[in-house]
Amino acid sequence: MSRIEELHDRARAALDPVHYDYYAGGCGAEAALADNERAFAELALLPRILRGNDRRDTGVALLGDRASLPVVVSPTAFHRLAHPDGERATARAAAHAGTVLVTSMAATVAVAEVTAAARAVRADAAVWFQVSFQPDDDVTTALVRRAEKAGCTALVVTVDTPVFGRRTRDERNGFHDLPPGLAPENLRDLPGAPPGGTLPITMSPEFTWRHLRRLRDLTSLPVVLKGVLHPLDARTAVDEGVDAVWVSNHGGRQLDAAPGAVRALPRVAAAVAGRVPVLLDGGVRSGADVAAALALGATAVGVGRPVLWGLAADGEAGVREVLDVLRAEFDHVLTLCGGRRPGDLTADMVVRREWPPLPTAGPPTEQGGPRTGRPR
Ligand SMILES: Cc1cc2nc3c(=O)[nH]c(=O)nc-3n(C[C@H](O)[C@H](O)[C@H](O)COP(=O)(O)O)c2cc1C
Ligand SMILES: CCCCC(=O)C(=O)O
Repeated sequence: MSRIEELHDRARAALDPVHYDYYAGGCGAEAALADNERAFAELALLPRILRGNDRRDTGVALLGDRASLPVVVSPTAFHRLAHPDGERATARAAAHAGTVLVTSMAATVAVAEVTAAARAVRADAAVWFQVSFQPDDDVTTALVRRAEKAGCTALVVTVDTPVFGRRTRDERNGFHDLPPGLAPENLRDLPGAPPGGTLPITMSPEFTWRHLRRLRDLTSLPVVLKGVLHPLDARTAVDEGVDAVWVSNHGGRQLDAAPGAVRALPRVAAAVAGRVPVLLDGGVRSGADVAAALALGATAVGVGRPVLWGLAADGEAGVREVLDVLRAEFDHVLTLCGGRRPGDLTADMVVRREWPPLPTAGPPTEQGGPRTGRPR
């Protein structure tokens, strides 16, 4: 059992089962959820040899920031369900690891407190803000201004939620509301919110590229579009001036018919053609998964649930452990693959586990199957 699986077990034991299900679950029959990990398990790496790669650097440039490893913390809601320190603990852990935390619009700690927690650890800690368009433009604008004021260095706009996916476990458990004392703190004091209360998060299918353009014009922060699977959307996004494209099926929580995210990566990477960085999340659980995604065209990957498991199991220390494990595993795989830096991992180094097809060209002969090239 990997260390991340151990933390998952400890988190399962520590969490209220309803909250565990909210974190762990997907939509529908959880086919997309399962396919995220399966798609990675189907990949294998062809290492390169004799490359003199004793000196390595796992760091990557991400928009204006630098991450010490090509793994960022994906935006996930409601960290205080996992640990009383909630997003503050996650922020400190990401800052210690020297990587980017994407804090959710649905965080249970306000973005200004999240950035303050991160910067108390490291002055240049990078925190990005995840936002979903809200029907009232003034609400979206207020959220963007809040993120700017808090010192976030990029906006991650999530676009795979025109409606919420049907979360089978949450429906069965009747999980609809945060327990008393917890609230989505970024949604306080917004236009239309009750005094002292929070605005509900609205998902709507009404949004178009026009809303993205409006957001682009509203801010000078880099804009990352999260939840892209179709290569034509990736190309449009780049044409519309986004600063990065984030391949994701939302951790298998939206469209159950969606493929495992890494299956969509090669075509998106081809459509983007290096014009902007590509990120990917969904099912990344090991350093080998990180390496495969990078080889297939991602600049960095995100992890969602593993961070929640670390947080629920052991607070800040648990999240640090998850990121440390991924760093160590990634560096180990990079070494074995002959790489010095993440960019040395290239698409020719990734094959399917069932590759190559067995040599069946031509009919069998009395000497056996087709020639293998083995000296006789
Ligand atoms: C409990 C939970 C909450 C999430 N909340 C958000 C969110 O608020 N905003 C968002 O863009 N994505 C959200 N996501 C999706 C994650 O950003 C990410 O795409 C996904 O978790 C990646 O898959 P992984 O969990 O297999 O790493 C959430 C995912 C989970 C599991
Ligand atoms: C209202 C919170 C949004 C969280 C989310 O995106 C998810 O649970 O997948």
